[in-house]
Amino acid sequence: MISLNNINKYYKQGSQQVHILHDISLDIEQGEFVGIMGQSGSGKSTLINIIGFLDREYQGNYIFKGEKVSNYSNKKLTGLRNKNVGFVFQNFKLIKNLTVAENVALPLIYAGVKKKEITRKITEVLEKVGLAGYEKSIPAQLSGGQQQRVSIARAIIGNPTFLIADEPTGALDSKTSEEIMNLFKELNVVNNTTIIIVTHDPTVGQQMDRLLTILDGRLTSDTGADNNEV
Ligand SMILES: Nc1ncnc2c1ncn2[C@@H]1O[C@H](COP(=O)(O)OP(=O)(O)OP(=O)(O)O)[C@@H](O)[C@H]1O
Repeated sequence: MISLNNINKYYKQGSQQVHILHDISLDIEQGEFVGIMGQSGSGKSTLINIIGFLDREYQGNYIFKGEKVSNYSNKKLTGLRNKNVGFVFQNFKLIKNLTVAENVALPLIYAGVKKKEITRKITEVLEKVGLAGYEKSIPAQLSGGQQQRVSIARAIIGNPTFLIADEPTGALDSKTSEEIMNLFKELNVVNNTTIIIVTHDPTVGQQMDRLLTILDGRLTSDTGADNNEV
């Protein structure tokens, strides 16, 4: 489904070009549960920005569902992202003065979905993340774990093809992290949602079916499902 072929990424720092990602090639299939680990500055965010159609300034080929997307315009890439990717962040990124229902509804409002359908979907996804009945709460009334559940509900409400979660347990205690990981596992197993999680936490990493390790912008190991070392 996701196929990266010899991806190289450079950033300009002053007058210098810095080589950040080196020849990254990898495939992720529908339904996979993949972790990405690596030290700070190794290139994880840079890589997921490319996978999640946020960045188009790179060299190499990105084939998504059989279509070459590496030469897409900004506009086409935005359309592709809105339709296919759900994002979950370490600090939840909820809008403080909106209710849970309003936060969760945002992607559908942007997509122009009808109000009745939005209300139905809100109930459905809040149930899925274990927050049925919390429609009218505001984020500040919720615990960190509950806020992360709201952000997961917002990420899945548009039925994305895959989820990208960047350090989703980074702001949570270990018990709450475990609960959030269980929710991701359930979404993966029950709904066959493809999930890509960036993490520093080995406890999270070891729960993934497949684990990619990045070191200095290079993919140094790819273990799990078929236990292939790169
Ligand atoms: N916009 C940018 N301009 C210039 N250099 C950048 C930019 N973004 C990231 N970098 C550099 O690219 C390298 C990789 O950064 P990246 O954020 O991808 O690492 P990371 O593995 O996600 O780190 P962390 O775990 O700390 O989030 C770093 O050396 C960083 O300084």
